[in-house]
Amino acid sequence: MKVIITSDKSNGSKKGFEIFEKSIANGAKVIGLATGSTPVALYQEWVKSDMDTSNLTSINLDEYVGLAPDNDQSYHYFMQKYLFNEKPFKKTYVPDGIKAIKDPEGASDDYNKIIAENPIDIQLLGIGRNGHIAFNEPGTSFDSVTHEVKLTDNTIKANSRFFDNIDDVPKTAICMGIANIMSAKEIVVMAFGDNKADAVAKMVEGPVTEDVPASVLQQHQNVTVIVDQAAASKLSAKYQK
Ligand SMILES: O=P(O)(O)OC[C@H]1O[C@](O)(CO)[C@@H](O)[C@@H]1O
Repeated sequence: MKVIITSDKSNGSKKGFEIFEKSIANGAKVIGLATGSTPVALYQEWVKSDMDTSNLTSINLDEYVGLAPDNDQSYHYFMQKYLFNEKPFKKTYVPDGIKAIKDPEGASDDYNKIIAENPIDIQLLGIGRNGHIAFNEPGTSFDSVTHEVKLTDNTIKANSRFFDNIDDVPKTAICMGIANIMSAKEIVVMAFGDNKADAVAKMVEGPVTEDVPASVLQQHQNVTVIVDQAAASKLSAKYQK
């Protein structure tokens, strides 16, 4: 794992975007994208850039079950708002949260097929405070592919900041599995702030265990971790400047 420590989130997001720019200049065509608060500044860099996205395909990590694309809390809507409205891609994929109400297995199978047909060249990730990646919570099998997940109380609580009321947060989501994420040729993980410091240390230096989903990334050949000083604060001395 390559670890880049930046002074703050803004510089980290610029660095993250540079990696995407380089990878796309080198031929990456299928881009794995993430939601949450972490990638927003990177998407702002992307929107400011003059990059032509019209020949790119995107594949997002997850979607809440029950939220339609025009629901402003859905991840479809998030992606439109922060990136796709300004930078239209050739094709964009986000799991189908409406089909998943009645047929979560069908919605998951559809998505696995999409990923198989469009192998991901470079994947963007955030990390949860408990080491989750996408909605893959501790205990998720490293062999998992796209599946329905029951959100933990902690994740519902953490994500309730985006909703008017905690009761509005969906209880389940359709989420790419760990094996899908690991199939990407290149992975960029970003984490900012001291509330991510424990998870970052476990991801980078802890044992590889399903109890910390992000620790699996130690087994990937091409991962760059971008953190600010606060998120890097629990890494050992060899990572500190
Ligand atoms: O970027 P945030 O908002 O800190 O969220 C961290 C992680 O939690 C999730 O939003 C899921 O709860 C992930 O998609 C994200 O990577």
